[in-house]
Amino acid sequence: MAQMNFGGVIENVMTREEFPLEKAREILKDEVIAVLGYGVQGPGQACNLRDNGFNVIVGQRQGKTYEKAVADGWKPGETLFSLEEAAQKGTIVCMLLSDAAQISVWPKIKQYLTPGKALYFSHGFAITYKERTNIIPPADIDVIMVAPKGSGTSLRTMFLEGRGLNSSYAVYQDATGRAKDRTLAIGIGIGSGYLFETTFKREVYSDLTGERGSLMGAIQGLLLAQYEVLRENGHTPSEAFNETVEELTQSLMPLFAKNGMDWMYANCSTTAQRGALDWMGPFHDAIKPVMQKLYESVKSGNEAQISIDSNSQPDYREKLNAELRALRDSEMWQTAVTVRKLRPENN
Ligand SMILES: NC(=O)C1=CN([C@@H]2O[C@H](COP(=O)(O)OP(=O)(O)OC[C@H]3O[C@@H](n4cnc5c(N)ncnc54)[C@H](O)[C@@H]3O)[C@@H](O)[C@H]2O)C=CC1
Ligand SMILES: CC(=O)[C@](C)(O)C(=O)O
Ligand SMILES: [Mg+2]
Ligand SMILES: [Mg+2]
Repeated sequence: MAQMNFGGVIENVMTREEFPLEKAREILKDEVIAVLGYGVQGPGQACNLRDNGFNVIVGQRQGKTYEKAVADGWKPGETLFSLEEAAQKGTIVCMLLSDAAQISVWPKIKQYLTPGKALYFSHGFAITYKERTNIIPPADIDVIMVAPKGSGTSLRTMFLEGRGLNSSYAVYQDATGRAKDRTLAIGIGIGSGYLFETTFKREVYSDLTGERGSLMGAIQGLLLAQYEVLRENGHTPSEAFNETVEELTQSLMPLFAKNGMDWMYANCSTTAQRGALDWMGPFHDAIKPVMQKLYESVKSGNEAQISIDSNSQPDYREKLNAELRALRDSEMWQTAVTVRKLRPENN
């Protein structure tokens, strides 16, 4: 385990150099990894594991995603089964169903979690909020987690590009004495670039905060607020969009992804630097109370309960899709369609 200095704080990190794929294969050579669910994380993790030479099977209910699994080369009766059959065959059972679906299938799945098996999650949700999910694993199995820090879609595309998305990992219950080895081996197997240590609770608190905050919720709120102010002051959609979103994603975000915020600033005009350094404080101060409120809502279990209640409805997918459609149909994101067409690389 490498000790790495993150801005002055020392943390444990497992890298591919320290934990090569061959070691992961050796540790899991007698295991059958059963990936339950073939939504977003399911395909990414299952296909990466298969390409990396592990014994993987998929469990998926009938329907559109089952057909997707078939199209990806999973063979019914050989490597593709019902959820129950896969849970029975697997020695490492991966809960890659939506967090709400995990609750509904748990009563059918838990009987297959016989002594010595491992129950694997990619989110701390089910265990941390166990009073709400009723997912209480038996004491004689390992309960482990590897949580890729990004979409399952990126996990797969970055793997195919020879890169690796980073993941966090945790052991909640070690019944076999092998839990940590199993965790790290599967973490390397799914194509993690490196693995950093966490707990189930810290993972879910940070994950729910991140996706509601800067990664997804706050970013749309921030961008829309600026777009609206520009539009209300007579700027055209193309100008408002370019100055709010396009320049950010195409020019400036890659710069601070590569070398940090100061380097992005340093590559902008001194006029921009002066203004950004003056305005970052007021934005921070305006947003911080909202972030604090969000974290409290995560910590209290309120965010988990909202997600459980809404995503357990039979028509949850249609309802989510309707809200996504409204976002897509908004002026800002319709402007984006035209702007994307105009990118020379798209012509
Ligand atoms: N989407 C992502 O990229 C990420 C997801 N995660 C975590 O990974 C896990 C899986 O998430 P996603 O891939 O987003 O899940 P998802 O929402 O794409 O659903 C996965 C599968 O659940 C099945 N499913 C839904 N309701 C069901 C039901 N009632 N009975 C049986 N099957 C049902 C669907 O057929 C689908 O194949 C979750 O714990 C999530 O928090 C972690 C990191 C990123
Ligand atoms: C992609 C990811 O890690 C998220 C945003 O937390 C999620 O999809 O739940
Ligand atoms: Mg996440
Ligand atoms: Mg998440």
